[in-house]
Amino acid sequence: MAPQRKMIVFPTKNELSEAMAEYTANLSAKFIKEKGLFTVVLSGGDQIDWLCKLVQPPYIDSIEWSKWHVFWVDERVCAWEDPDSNYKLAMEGFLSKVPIPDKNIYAIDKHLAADGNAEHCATLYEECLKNLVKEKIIPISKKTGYPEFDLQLLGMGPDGHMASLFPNHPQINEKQKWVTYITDSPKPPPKRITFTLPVINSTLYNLMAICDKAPAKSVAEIMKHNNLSLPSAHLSAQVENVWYLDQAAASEL
Ligand SMILES: O=C1O[C@H](COP(=O)(O)O)[C@@H](O)[C@H](O)[C@H]1O
Repeated sequence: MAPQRKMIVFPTKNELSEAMAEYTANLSAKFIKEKGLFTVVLSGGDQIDWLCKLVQPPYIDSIEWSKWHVFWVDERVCAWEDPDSNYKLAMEGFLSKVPIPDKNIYAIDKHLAADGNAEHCATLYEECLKNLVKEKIIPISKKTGYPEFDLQLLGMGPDGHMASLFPNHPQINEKQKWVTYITDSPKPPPKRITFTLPVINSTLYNLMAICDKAPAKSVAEIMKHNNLSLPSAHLSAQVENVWYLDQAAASEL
């Protein structure tokens, strides 16, 4: 049985941000102690701003950054230098400020992304995950049969999308592939790659963080009516599925 969705509402974005850092740091310590490494999946969007507390004391000095392995749940198919790139966003706002070895940062293929070939980028990212399974960096979940990441940090758009799984798009039903692609995303840019739902839900700890008024209606649709036409309503996890909201995001509950 998947764990129940947990929800915590924070008075301010700053408090949410502090809690996100504490949650991440605690899991980092737990997994590094248990198995010597920590696999973390990032999103794009506003989330990187909320991770700012991790690059400040006490976390900047206490986290064993060299043991981190970093992935993206979705990525826009564009050059790394493009302002739309989730990699660029994370590099500038977070990853460049902490000593994670470059080899442990698993970005979309630079050249294929710049060429705009979404299908090929998705295939290559899935191959990268499969190689890391062989290298025993990522285990395959005994329960789900899909790769099992330790922590995934997710965000939700006002339309209820998570990763690059959008309402009324067939990608949400993909069960064979680990990574798929989209070329007509309703939110620009149109070409993206994304983990598929079974991979997202095979993660041990999923933390969905949502701030501001714009997504409040979708938050209410999910929390009050479990409206499954919204991709984020399908989020689950193997151990914990926790939703952090600020007051504005929770205002329609
Ligand atoms: O396009 C995207 O949007 C979602 C949500 O972003 P937000 O700024 O509304 O929080 C994000 O999680 C995803 O990674 C990104 O590619």
